[in-house]
Amino acid sequence: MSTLLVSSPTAAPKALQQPAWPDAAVLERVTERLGAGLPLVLAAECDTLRRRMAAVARGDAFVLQGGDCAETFRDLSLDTVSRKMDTLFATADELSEAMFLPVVVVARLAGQYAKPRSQPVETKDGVTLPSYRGDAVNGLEFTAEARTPDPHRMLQMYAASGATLNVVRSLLAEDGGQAACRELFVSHEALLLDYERPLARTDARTGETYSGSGHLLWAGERTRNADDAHIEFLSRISNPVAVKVGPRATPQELLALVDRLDPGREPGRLTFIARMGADRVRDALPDLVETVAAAGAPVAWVTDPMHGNTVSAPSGHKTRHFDTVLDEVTGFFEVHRALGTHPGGLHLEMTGEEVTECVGAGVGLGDVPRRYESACDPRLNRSQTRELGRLVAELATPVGV
Ligand SMILES: O=C[C@H](O)[C@H](O)COP(=O)(O)O
Ligand SMILES: C=C(OP(=O)(O)O)C(=O)O
Ligand SMILES: [Mn+2]
Repeated sequence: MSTLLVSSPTAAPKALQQPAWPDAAVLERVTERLGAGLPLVLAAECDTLRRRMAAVARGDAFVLQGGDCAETFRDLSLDTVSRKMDTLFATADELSEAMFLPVVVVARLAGQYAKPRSQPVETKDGVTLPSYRGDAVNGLEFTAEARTPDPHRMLQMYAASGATLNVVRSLLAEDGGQAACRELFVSHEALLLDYERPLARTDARTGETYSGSGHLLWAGERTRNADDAHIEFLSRISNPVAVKVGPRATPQELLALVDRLDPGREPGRLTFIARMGADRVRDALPDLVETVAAAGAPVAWVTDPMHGNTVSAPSGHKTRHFDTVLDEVTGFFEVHRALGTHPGGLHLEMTGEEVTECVGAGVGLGDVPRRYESACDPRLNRSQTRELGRLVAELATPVGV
């Protein structure tokens, strides 16, 4: 008889950042319905993205990944989706022209409805309630009713994601009728395991398991432990996957992730999204990139210059400064240039709307409360995204051109 239950190979791995659903029977009915639903994306599309990401990993392409921090049911409309797509495509075109490389466009869209939080509860005027964890879990409004996790919201997320993809596919087909055929893939953080697990399906062509919830899924900085449930879930699907990497990550942790997620060392399977902070990227990133390269792991490296650079505005809103965001991207390019590795992409929290959530490039600190619509982190608006695209294009233009 073993008393070492903690290290038992059958023990369920730890799942961090999961909601405390109040009713197990309701949860079960919802997950059954999700399991019986159609997949939102096809395995063959995920394979196509894996090939595109393989080109990124080899240095033959660049990826632009972007969208809301948290999609919301309230803000979902034909206009918001189409303006987000327009902004991403216009930015991608500019980057592509400057870099002489194809740019793969991967939106944070059609599934970005669950959020990890620093604190499990929020207190206002002496009242403490569960933190908002994304529209897939609870409501943003600060009332006990809204903040109580409700599994039915996962069905709403599934419906909203399916409807979003329907519009995306129609817009692409319409655009393709007049211009060059566009490709757009969708991605989100695979955080909410009660949503992700039922939507993972066996592909009849290959017998492999794929997530049917999005083309590319990533594990966040808070849930990336190689032995925990989120990485275990990603290890079981054949989609291209990514992991966010913050400044406290160690080379050993990244090697463990490579072993777990890309044991076959296949370019296109695994992407690391570095979100170091502008003040850390130049000292924290080189060791990680070098160690991974020395181990022969063909990962793609992408910069997320948003999540390490969040500060408080005088109004109390979370904000980010455009110049700091640009500084982190610049540092990311410097590090890769010095090591002779490929700066493979840019991951942004952005929107096609002219919100005033991030400061700089036309938005003053005092403007922040004027049009702050994000349910979680501050996004670059359309103009700021285009401006950043122009500046990164300059930065990325090959020397001598
Ligand atoms: O992307 C989201 C945020 O960075 C994450 O949810 C943490 O935010 P918080 O510190 O406000 O909880
Ligand atoms: C929570 C997020 O990022 P990270 O895991 O890098 O903090 C996010 O991308 O919204
Ligand atoms: Mn965010």
